[in-house]
Amino acid sequence: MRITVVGTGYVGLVSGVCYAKLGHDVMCVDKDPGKIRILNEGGVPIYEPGLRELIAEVRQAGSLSFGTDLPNAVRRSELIILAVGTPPLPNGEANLAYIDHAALEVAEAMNDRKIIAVKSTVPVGTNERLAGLMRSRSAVAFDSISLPEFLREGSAIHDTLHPDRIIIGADSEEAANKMLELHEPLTDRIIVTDIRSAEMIKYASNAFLATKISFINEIANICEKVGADVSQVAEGMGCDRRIGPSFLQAGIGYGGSCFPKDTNALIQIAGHVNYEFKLLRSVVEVNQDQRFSVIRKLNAIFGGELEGLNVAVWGLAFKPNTDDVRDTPALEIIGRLLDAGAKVRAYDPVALDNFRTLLGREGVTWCGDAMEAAQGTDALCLLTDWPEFAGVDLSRLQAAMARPVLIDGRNVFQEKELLGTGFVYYSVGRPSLNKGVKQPMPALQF
Ligand SMILES: NC(=O)c1ccc[n+]([C@@H]2O[C@H](COP(=O)([O-])OP(=O)(O)OC[C@H]3O[C@@H](n4cnc5c(N)ncnc54)[C@H](O)[C@@H]3O)[C@@H](O)[C@H]2O)c1
Ligand SMILES: O=c1ccn([C@@H]2O[C@H](COP(=O)(O)OP(=O)(O)O[C@H]3O[C@H](CO)[C@@H](O)[C@H](O)[C@H]3O)[C@@H](O)[C@H]2O)c(=O)[nH]1
Repeated sequence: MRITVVGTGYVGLVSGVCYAKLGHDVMCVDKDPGKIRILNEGGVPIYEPGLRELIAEVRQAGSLSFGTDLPNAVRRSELIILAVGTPPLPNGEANLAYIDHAALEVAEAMNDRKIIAVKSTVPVGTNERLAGLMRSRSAVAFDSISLPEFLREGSAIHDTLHPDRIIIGADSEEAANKMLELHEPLTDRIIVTDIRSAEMIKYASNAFLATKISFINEIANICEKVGADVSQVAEGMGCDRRIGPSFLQAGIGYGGSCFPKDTNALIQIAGHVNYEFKLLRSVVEVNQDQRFSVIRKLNAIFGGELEGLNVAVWGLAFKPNTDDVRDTPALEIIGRLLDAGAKVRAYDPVALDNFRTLLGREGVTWCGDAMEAAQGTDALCLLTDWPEFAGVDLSRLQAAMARPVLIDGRNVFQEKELLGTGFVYYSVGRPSLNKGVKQPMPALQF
């Protein structure tokens, strides 16, 4: 099939490359010439494990190209996939300006019947509205498909080539059948729905996963007070097949380009039909508060006085295996530390440059490795569960720090590793591991 993918962000790039891998003739277009130049020079504008190699492999076969010429790409394709961003507006609603613009550009370029599939996450009713918009610009017939995307950053290729399910929202049987044929090599779990239900499946899935995370984080907070261990609780809960083990990892809450934006957008979608989504509002509120559990623990240890404290931060990306820093908890946590007068030494294996640009303020020493960041610090906050942190030599770390205070925001370390060390160690929802000071540490001398 000849396919054009509009937008070369995570979704557009990964899905375009994967369709090419399946033997289709794919053109990925982006309005950003800088991204296209990087791709045409053999680079990749995002960090995603395995993506560079897969692009090189499918480009050798000649079935994948990159460009900025959207009209030409549209004219040669039977299927146009819209995968542009739908970032949040200040009020939490999805900003649909990019997808509206892209749809109009596609409409103006259409020369014969096309299938227009929307992979971007869009509020219920958007596909219908876009179709109306396109019809106002073009007399050429087309079929609308809602094709929500469920890949996760960091495992995007695996998720795309081995999806749990494919959802096809369609109002034309012929177009639905073509989409079924396209995705059959990937899975036999393909569900065809009406367009509005497909749009809702995407938001409901993300909102439910976010709910699981906020739920386990609240359980963790209670565990800290009643002396239970949230890791054991999550394991015990997860064995029940009705609950399932995934997304029960307590920590400093969810971040990223999807959960924060999509939970807020769904609250707005509900609000527009006079429905107050109380549960989801609480999920968002719990998540916001959970980020600051790190600061609360530092305050408890240092008697509420963070001014002048040297704090190491390990991990800036919102999750491991990505350089994406959109809505990463590290942003607000480091912001709070700087506001309180602390000095920060930060390290992340791949997200450091993106984070430095995002933060845009002074007061942080950017470090080239984890031990360099820890050097001479009074406390270390682990914010992203990169695998390299779990393998660190704890005695070397203790020797590098001025005071061995470790706040493990992702429960990376195990009890047995900490036993017998001098660390004051606080994790999330595991009070038996929160050993060390009962009283605040003595005030710092400068
Ligand atoms: N990032 C994820 O993990 C993920 C997963 C599932 C779904 N989604 C959804 O998919 C959509 C895309 O997300 P993303 O993270 O890939 O986006 P992104 O912001 O990383 O990339 C979007 C790209 O679209 C390009 N673009 C915008 N308007 C264009 C136009 N008119 N013509 C050509 N290119 C244009 C931009 O230049 C940019 O490169 C969003 O709706 C998001 O919610 C994202
Ligand atoms: O048990 C868990 C699982 C995740 N997280 C956090 O949740 C956030 C999101 O993680 P994850 O879902 O793995 O990453 P994303 O790439 O944001 O993927 C989500 O968002 C995408 C965009 O909509 C969807 O396509 C995916 O299905 C959905 O998992 C991260 O900050 C994680 O640290 C936890 O705190 N505890």
